[in-house]
Amino acid sequence: AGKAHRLSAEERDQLLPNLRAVGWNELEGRDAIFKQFHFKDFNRAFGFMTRVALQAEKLDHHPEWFNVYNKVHITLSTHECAGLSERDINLASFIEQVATSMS
Ligand SMILES: C[C@H](O)[C@H](O)[C@H]1CNC2=NC(N)=NC(=O)C2=N1
Repeated sequence: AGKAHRLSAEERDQLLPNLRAVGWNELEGRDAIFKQFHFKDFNRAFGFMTRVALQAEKLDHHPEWFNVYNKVHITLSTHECAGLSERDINLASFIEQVATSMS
């Protein structure tokens, strides 16, 4: 994997609408995206987190997240470039696939 770069305005215009459409939003005051997930119970939430964690380790790109019972709040950003990169878009897409398959 090459060095991560912050997405340009053009790349954002191209990549973010799809994620916005499924509930990801840009944070204010920080170049990152955020989404809240709700599952039926803790088992579903933690199963989801387990699958995301294994993929995150494989990609060497990790979420910032917060879990209480059936809720999982996720923030994605790239430390290496101090902002949003393609890695965040890729991880968000994977997270969507897992979430869809769990609900
Ligand atoms: C050393 C290691 O490869 C880096 O710290 C990786 C690990 N996971 C990461 N996760 C995220 N979200 N951003 C990074 O820049 C990042 N860098």
